[in-house]
Amino acid sequence: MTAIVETRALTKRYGRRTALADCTLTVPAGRVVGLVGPNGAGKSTLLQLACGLLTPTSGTVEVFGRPPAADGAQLGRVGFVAQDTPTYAALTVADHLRLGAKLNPRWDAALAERRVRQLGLDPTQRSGRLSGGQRAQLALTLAVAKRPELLLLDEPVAALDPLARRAFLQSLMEFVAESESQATVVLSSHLVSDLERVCDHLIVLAGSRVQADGEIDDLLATHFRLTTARRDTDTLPAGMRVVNAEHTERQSTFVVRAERAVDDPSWVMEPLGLEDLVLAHLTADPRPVLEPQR
Ligand SMILES: Nc1ncnc2c1ncn2[C@@H]1O[C@H](COP(=O)(O)OP(=O)(O)OP(=O)(O)O)[C@@H](O)[C@H]1O
Repeated sequence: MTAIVETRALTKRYGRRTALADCTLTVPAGRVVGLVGPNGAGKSTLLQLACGLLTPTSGTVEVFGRPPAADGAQLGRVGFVAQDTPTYAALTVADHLRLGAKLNPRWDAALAERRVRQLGLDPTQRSGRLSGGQRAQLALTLAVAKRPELLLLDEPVAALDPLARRAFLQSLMEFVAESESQATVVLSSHLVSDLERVCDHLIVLAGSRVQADGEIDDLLATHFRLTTARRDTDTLPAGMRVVNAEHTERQSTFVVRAERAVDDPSWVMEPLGLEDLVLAHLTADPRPVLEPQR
């Protein structure tokens, strides 16, 4: 497995506030990776460290085996769309494409123009006059026309209505499908449903820490909801790692990580959907429940 982004014990602090703590993970080549977590979890911090806009307080981050933004060539391989999908309000759509062509050696003018046509954007319109959804699409167009091998998108669909959201994610998938050597995408969102539609790998961040990290199919195959007569967490069989536990007077419900389901007539063990899996990790003990997969 080729690692496109690799972090080791990556930590970022602002004064006494920890934005990201002890983050060790790998983004494999050619995957669409969802980065999910609540407000303040550290998603933007991780993405900005990966594109070199922030420097770590401690630990390391490498992109294509080198420090991020090491030089112009390295920068050219990475596309980044920040959370507020920044564009230049006074410049027109066409101006943005001209600027993109001037600044990026691998600029794909045909792709940029085709996308603008398909999206129905008026090339003469100033970006300050575009709707939020159109601006997000313009920012994505600029990022993909760079022909990046790694595309980092910070909550790109946060401000979009459901239709614009779907259109945006659709164009993202088209970019991935069209890229010559399959591009790697990391995309953050609060919404698991969006991520489930397009991602094959997931990173769950909460409280500045990685709570879960892996291929979505593997995560789904190894997480279960276990319902039994009330029992203590430490009486569960070895090999089951409890992510989250809830108890009523008579019943206990656990979300566990285990290699396989266990057939025991005294309990019910069922697979989890992705949304429930993520929620279980978000409401878990603040210490990391799972070691990141290496
Ligand atoms: N420039 C900064 N100065 C001080 N604290 C910061 C700064 N940037 C981020 N933080 C803090 O770091 C933590 C992580 O912030 P970050 O923006 O990475 O989270 P996030 O998961 O992207 O959140 P959101 O979903 O709300 O965008 C938060 O507690 C935030 O207040």
